[in-house]
Amino acid sequence: LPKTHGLRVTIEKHKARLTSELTRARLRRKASSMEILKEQIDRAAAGEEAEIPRWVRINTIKTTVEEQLSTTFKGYEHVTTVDEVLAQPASGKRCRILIDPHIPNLVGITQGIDLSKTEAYRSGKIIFQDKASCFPAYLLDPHPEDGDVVDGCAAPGNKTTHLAAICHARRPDFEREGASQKIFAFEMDKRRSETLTKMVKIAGSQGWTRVGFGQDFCQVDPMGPQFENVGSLLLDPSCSGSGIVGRDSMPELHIPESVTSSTAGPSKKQDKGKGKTGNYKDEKSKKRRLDDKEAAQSSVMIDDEGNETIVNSEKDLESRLQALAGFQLKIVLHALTFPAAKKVTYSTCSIHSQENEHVVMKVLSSEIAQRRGWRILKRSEQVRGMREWPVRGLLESCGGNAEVADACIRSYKSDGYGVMGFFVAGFVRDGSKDEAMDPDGPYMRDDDGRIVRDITGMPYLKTTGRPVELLPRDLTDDEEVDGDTREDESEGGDEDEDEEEEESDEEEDWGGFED
Ligand SMILES: C[S@@+](CC[C@H](N)C(=O)[O-])C[C@H]1O[C@@H](n2cnc3c(N)ncnc32)[C@H](O)[C@@H]1O
Repeated sequence: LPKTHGLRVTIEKHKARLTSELTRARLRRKASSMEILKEQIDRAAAGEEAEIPRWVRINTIKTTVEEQLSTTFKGYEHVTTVDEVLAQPASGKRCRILIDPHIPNLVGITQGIDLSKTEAYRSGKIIFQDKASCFPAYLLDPHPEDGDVVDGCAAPGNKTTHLAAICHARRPDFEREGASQKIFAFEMDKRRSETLTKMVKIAGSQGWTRVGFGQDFCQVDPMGPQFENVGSLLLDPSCSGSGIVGRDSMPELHIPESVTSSTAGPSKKQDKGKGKTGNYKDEKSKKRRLDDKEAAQSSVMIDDEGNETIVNSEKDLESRLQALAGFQLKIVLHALTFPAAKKVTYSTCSIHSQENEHVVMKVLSSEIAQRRGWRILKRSEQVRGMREWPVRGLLESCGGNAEVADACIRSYKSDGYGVMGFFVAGFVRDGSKDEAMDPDGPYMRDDDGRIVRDITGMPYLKTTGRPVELLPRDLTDDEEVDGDTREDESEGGDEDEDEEEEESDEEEDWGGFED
């Protein structure tokens, strides 16, 4: 600030007082130096985020762990525990990196390092994704022989691109023309579909990912010929977002109490007789308690998409959770109807049983699960990293069923494992019950056995109670899917050249997406 600036003049005027207050604050907090005081304040301001490393998934479509360790993370100190990553490196010390023991191709690094300007991030070689958010694709574990994969609720695309990387790593050396494994990624919201499309492209997986742009997964006809090979589905529907880190962390502000206010006090109650200096504090803490109570009674619930809902009471919260659970159940049940499906994962970033174990129990007891032989993917059958993950489902919330509770995978923001609050469970079936499938087929029929149709002739699906929707062109015509993006790129010139140009523009513009 220039010397004559009002703020500077005022600060200079009170410099001695401010300096002595700062020293007192440091001593009160038992910080032996200014450096340590600063660290304490930064940590408190970071809130629960300080308990979580910066998780980075290495996108093996474009790079390898080895390449990233010798470039982007060159010189980082290798550690083996989350606590070691979280410990603040003393000034001048190196940043730390942990190669995750559960999820392949995932690393955790010291918080506060800005990787968003690195070439690796801008070109999609590394993707910021919380460790827990990597559980579903890893648990689904799609192999080429499992057929095509569906991501029913895909934007912004962290799990879609993770699935794409797993499929890419496992693709056979010699593939029959047109027989390669595809990923169908549906996203109902058009704006978020744009983000998804961009992320698929930057991750380099557009060749085998079809984006169902703006498309409601529940309206997709599982009997459609393009889905006959869909063997596994990942469902990560909208949820309360109660496990998201940083949702309720608010930096604490300490405003020094002024001497005059604490002696005179603005409280009318004080004037009415109590009069002692200490009472203002009492009043303040009473008021704070009341404010807290009111805040608890009327809080804003921000879901995983950032939508706000006012929750005035426990009853409000319960009805909101029940509404979400109803929609989540519908999405999973729809996935179970895909004719060739053998594996499904269901996940939320919520910590509420209503959206988690309760949904799992309802899925297991549903008519479709019973009829088609769907069951829980037991812990002993899970991929190693998920089998070994120590935090499991709640027994009580699974009605005392220990096998299901142990099969469910959970995490909590403050459980010491350095991840967000999350839930995932898997469902599998062996297919032997397929013959017992509904002999009347998937469409609703009237009393005379005729298929019920809308005025355009589209049959009503039993699973959704609504007519089948026509698929947008990008899902019905392979050429068109790629064509959609290429069309823009090839406008007015040499296609290849333009494509390359567009690609690099895209990389430059890439701001990236966080989980
Ligand atoms: C939790 S987010 C998904 C996050 C995503 N799996 C990822 O890892 O990046 C849920 C998404 O599902 C979308 N969605 C909700 N209901 C849907 C439906 N019936 N069909 C398709 N998308 C849906 C929402 O718009 C939202 O973008």
